Amino acid sequence: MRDPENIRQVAALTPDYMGFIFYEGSKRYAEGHISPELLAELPQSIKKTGVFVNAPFESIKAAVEKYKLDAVQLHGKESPRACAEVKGLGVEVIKVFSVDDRFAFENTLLHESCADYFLFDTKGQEYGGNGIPFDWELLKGYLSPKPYFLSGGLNLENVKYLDKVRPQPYAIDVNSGFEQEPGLKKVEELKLLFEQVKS
Ligand SMILES: O=C(O)c1ccccc1N[C@@H]1O[C@H](COP(=O)(O)O)[C@@H](O)[C@H]1O
Repeated sequence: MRDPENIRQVAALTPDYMGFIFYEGSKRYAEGHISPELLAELPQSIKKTGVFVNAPFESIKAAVEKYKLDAVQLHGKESPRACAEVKGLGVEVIKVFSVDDRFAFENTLLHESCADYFLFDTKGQEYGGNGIPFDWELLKGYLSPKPYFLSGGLNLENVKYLDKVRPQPYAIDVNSGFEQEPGLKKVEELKLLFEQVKS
């Protein structure tokens, strides 16, 4: 997210997490649009999450300190060592894996100790925000007890089938499927989503 008024509207729905993209290659790049003051006025219960792609540790550290981020989503090919370094900042770490038919869930094993959560997104042309779901049947191959976030092209239509997913995700991460333009969420659709998920 990056539009101040849109951020306030979505924050009023009290999501558990809210994401801010710190990857310059993204259409949703938040730096220069958000401010520490804006994030500080949001409810404390919302975990402010910075999304990074293969970023140097120093720039992640600087963003965590500047914006008082609660969580960091590592959305690139970050090594277990880089992931552990970020964990040392005292934030929640969400390590992302891009899934396609050839993905081996054993690939997550080396990140077990540095990540609080894994996030499974669809492998696509871009690092993230591709707007395409992967075949959720593949998740049956995920055998770790570590809770995971499900992502990739989630929208009001396909979230109806989430209850069939095994193992069940700990959380879902919605992005382009609820946007009117990159970085601007459809608040009314998010309201419907929250009602659906809670029921
Ligand atoms: O959204 C982006 O532009 C982006 C860029 C680089 C890394 C991650 C990005 N977003 C993340 O992508 C997934 C899936 O998004 P979508 O639902 O398919 O649009 C999600 O985790 C976003 O946080």
